Amino acid sequence: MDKPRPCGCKGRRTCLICEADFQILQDVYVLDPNASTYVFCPYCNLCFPGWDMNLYKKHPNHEGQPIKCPGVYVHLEFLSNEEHDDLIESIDRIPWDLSQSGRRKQNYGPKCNFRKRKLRMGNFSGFPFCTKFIQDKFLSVPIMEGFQTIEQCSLEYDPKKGASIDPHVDDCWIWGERVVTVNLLSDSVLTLTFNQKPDKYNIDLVSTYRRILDHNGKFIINTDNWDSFHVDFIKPETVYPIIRVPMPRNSLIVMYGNARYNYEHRVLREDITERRVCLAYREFTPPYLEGGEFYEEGKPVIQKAKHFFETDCEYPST
Ligand SMILES: O=C(O)CCC(=O)C(=O)O
Ligand SMILES: [Fe+2]
Repeated sequence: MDKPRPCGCKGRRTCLICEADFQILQDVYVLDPNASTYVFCPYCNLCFPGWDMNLYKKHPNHEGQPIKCPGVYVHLEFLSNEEHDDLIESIDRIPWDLSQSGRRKQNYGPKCNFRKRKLRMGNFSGFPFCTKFIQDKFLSVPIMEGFQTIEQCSLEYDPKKGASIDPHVDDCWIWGERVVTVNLLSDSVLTLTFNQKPDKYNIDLVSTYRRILDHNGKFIINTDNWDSFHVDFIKPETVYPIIRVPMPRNSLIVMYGNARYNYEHRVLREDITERRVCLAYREFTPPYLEGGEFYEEGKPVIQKAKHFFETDCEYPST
């Protein structure tokens, strides 16, 4: 195993600190220069040609021919400014752990070995009470129906460290169809590029699951009408468009279906211009939920995940 550098980065992941201290270059995942780029508009759920996330603010006066990108949901102003400010203050009273690529994190969830597909409780004991109201607010968002948070992770992106996150698909063995973030402090962008590696991320398991949402984000967990939508429509000669998903402060983003499984997502260094914090939420895949093959393993985690604990750090950690 690679040893982390003092900044927290390991292997090919870097930040501005280790790039300067160890004279290494950022290993940039180059975006295909032949791919056209589109910006998702949360008002019309269509993507219009362009790069700048603020293009969505032109709504309804968009320019150019739009395309669809099923599987993206952006709920603007999910939090009020007051909720936002209280939340940030409480989160910053909890110590942050170093992470990679210039990020820091506060992680709450079971220990998962994605390679061995092994789940352990570890020291998971629920979530900080100051974040409970967010999970309560999920209940009023139709696309979040039945969502039981199993992992919650606060992520901090600091522009002084050149923070970013490399292209990836969130693991598909344990993390369910909806990948959710709540965005704080500053606007940013999620950049989606077509996933050319269908053998990674445990994506092979996806076609064995019941779908949770249909292509329009409608909750359908109680039927087993899974229509396969991935892998077989990857054509090597095709240049798939790059989709830029705006993540304004206070918004809730849900990725599912096509965007969740057919695309990798990343946050580019250039898209972090001010301190940004997001809260990432994950649910279990169907086999770990009630009625699933591994429910006996999932059940104690689901029970722990219903608990919220008081955090009593007196001093802000930043
Ligand atoms: O910062 C974000 O919005 C994305 C985070 C992410 O992709 C992840 O934690 O898996
Ligand atoms: Fe992710």
